[in-house]
Amino acid sequence: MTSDKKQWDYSQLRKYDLNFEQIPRVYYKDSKIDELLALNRPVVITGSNIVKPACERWNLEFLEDHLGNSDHTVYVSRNHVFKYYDEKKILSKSNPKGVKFKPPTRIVEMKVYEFMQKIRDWRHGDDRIYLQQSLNASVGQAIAEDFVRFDWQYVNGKQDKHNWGPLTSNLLFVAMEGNVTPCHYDEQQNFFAQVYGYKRCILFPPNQFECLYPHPIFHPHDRQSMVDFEKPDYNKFPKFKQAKGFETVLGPGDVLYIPIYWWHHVESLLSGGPTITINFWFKGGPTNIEYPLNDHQKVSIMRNIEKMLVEVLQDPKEVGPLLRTMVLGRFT
Ligand SMILES: CC1(C)c2ccccc2-c2ccc(C[C@@H](CC(=O)O)C(=O)C(=O)O)cc21
Ligand SMILES: [Zn+2]
Repeated sequence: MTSDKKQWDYSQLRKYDLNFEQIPRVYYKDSKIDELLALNRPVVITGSNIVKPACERWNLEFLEDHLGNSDHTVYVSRNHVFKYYDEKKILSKSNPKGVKFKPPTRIVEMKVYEFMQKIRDWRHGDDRIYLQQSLNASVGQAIAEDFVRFDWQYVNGKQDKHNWGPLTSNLLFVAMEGNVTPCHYDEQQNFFAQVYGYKRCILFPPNQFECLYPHPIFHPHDRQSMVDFEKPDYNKFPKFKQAKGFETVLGPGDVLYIPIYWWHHVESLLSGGPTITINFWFKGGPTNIEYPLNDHQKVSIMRNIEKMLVEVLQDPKEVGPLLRTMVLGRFT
């Protein structure tokens, strides 16, 4: 029985100008889990064996010894924010002038011992790093053995019961304390399994789209919120004040279900040490259109309209004016 004494305190959470409801924590055998998964509602699944073999022995030293000797993708940032960007969109045809985009992070391929050394030697003001590695054939034997002993029966059971699509990847993430992955949504179902250290996750439902102001689709930061949570520009993003979110702090063994299209902001706790997470991304299931449309289907429809308009107008700067002409004063 793990001590229910909290292993962290509020001073380790970054402060934002928003209040959040708690995401429910439910024991993995409880049927409430399936009720929430069926509704595409987030839930923290507790007490499961989903990644238990990893929780029992993975830490930075173990990964250094067993992650294998291939190069690993490491993101480097001048600050604590790791904002994802799609480099294919930097100079894509739908962005002909290649509007000058300054990538906020850069990618460095490095060996695991280099990564670990940089974490050990890190001093305030140094660049921060974030390792992302697919759990595939390149990992060492010990990690492969642990991986096959994950509770796949439980995971596959949920995938089948809730008609999720195929598992597309299991990614391993090693972050430094204080690293932040800013608010974005993915187009996949996600079992976000915390293995080591503590991560705070803030989630918003897809219907908060107008409070979170996503970048235009052709922008490299497609699917990411334009709002800087630490310094929101309320003139540009007035509705951000009304955003209604949910939060939780995950510890080793906790698995957070992040429903497809749900916004999420993730931070490794301040002075909480490095964190290790494994995610399980599944394609969304068959979206049989049933009415009334659910919120993520509306996001998907808006994305398709935006893509079509960029395609047909060619110049992305034409999209805004055409949409304003079409709706302002007409659709009240
Ligand atoms: C920040 C980083 C390393 C990154 C840099 C550049 C391109 C992509 C990504 C990327 C994608 C996913 C994650 C894991 C997680 C967030 C978290 O745990 O920090 C998350 O969002 C999810 O599981 O959906 C983290 C990253
Ligand atoms: Zn994500």
